[in-house]
Amino acid sequence: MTDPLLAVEDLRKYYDDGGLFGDDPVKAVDGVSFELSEGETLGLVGESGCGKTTLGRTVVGLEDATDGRITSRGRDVTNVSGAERRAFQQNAQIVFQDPESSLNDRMTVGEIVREPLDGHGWQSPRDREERVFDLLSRVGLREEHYYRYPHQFSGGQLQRIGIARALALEPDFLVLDEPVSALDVSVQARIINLLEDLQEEFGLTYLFIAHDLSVVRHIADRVAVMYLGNLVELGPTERVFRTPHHPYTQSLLSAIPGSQAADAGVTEEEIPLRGTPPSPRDPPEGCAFATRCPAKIHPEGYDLSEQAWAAIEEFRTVLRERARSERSLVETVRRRLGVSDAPEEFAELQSLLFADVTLPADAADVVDRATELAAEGRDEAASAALADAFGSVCDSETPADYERGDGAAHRSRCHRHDEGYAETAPVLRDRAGSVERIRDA
Ligand SMILES: Nc1ncnc2c1ncn2[C@@H]1O[C@H](COP(=O)(O)OP(=O)(O)OP(=O)(O)O)[C@@H](O)[C@H]1O
Repeated sequence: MTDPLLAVEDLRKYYDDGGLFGDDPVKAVDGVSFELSEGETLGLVGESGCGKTTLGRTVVGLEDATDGRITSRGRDVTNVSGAERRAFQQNAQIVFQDPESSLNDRMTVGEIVREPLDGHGWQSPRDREERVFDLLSRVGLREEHYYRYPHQFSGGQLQRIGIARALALEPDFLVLDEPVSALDVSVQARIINLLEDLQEEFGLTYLFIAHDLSVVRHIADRVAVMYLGNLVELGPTERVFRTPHHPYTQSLLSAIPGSQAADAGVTEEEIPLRGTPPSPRDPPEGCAFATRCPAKIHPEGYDLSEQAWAAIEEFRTVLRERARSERSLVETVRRRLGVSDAPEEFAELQSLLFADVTLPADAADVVDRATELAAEGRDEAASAALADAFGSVCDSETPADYERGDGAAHRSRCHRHDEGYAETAPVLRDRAGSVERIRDA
């Protein structure tokens, strides 16, 4: 078997900016592995801030990796320098989301596209000029555009210029970082078609970053779903869209009207996620998705209703977020639950969350104790009491990468894929509605 065009193993990129909040680095990419075969398109999706851009920049060598390995056709290109770096960067280029700000407005279009050729001393000046004319025509621009300035172009044309520039040095691999998100919908389709034509013509390999799932479904052969610096699911595009396995993917897809994921028996209702992602400076221990997971595994030993579990999880998250952000209780609850009349005391929060919930005595004792501790300002002790009683494998262990379906092509990182637990889809169906009930409380 030939070596893949790109192989990424347990890649990490931490930003250590000696931040205001102590010494914890921002774990923008936190242990990502995947391979890219020649000529394929891998779509990369996930919420804003989950690390997509950082991953893209790191795999083309614009950022140094903190840990892990990147190989290109079997050659180690992690953090290389000098001639090796130049050779790799020539081969791996990036197209940015916002062509308006990524292109230098003081240079003519010809100069912009020629710049990488000049920088690499590509052939003779005359050859470079010819190459630029050729590139402009390949991306659907005309010769006279060579002498114009970026401000004279529309967004779609600017993106064509960005693509021409990225192709100048005849790379094999392009990271396309939300290349159409800043464009009008009508223009998006034309740029996507252009990218597909260029891929076919030059045998290019793409890492296509997008938050628009329908664009990814159209263009990608495989799709990787990213959450808080991790790839939680990766597989052939249609398989992931039709039979998503990870609860995060299931939730993302459930938000698309008419999504076919419902055909796979996931659920027809939208699966809402609680709150916002945790800070990448302080990701949860165990599974990165645990604090928002609608399919989180409950520990054994308590027989509680789904509504009770949802209330307990919400209580834990409020405590955790308040302790870490140093926000007031009122503000934390307001942000999470969107209630205008947020409680000022933990006892009130407890009443709000557990209003319609009956807890058995042993569970109620733990919740009461945690409320008392929190009221005394002992948030960590309160969190620990709740974790001791109600924590599960999701809070304490990082899930393995499980193969799904036939062969290794589709994988997902969730403890529920372990034989001992119920799979995600039926659990999500059973729990549908329990998050909303808390919000409406
Ligand atoms: N140079 C930097 N220094 C410190 N933190 C950074 C830096 N660049 C990115 N980050 C942080 O790393 C995390 C991941 O950011 P990144 O831009 O990679 O996410 P993203 O998924 O591409 O988001 P978006 O869709 O909004 O572009 C964020 O918390 C971001 O604030």
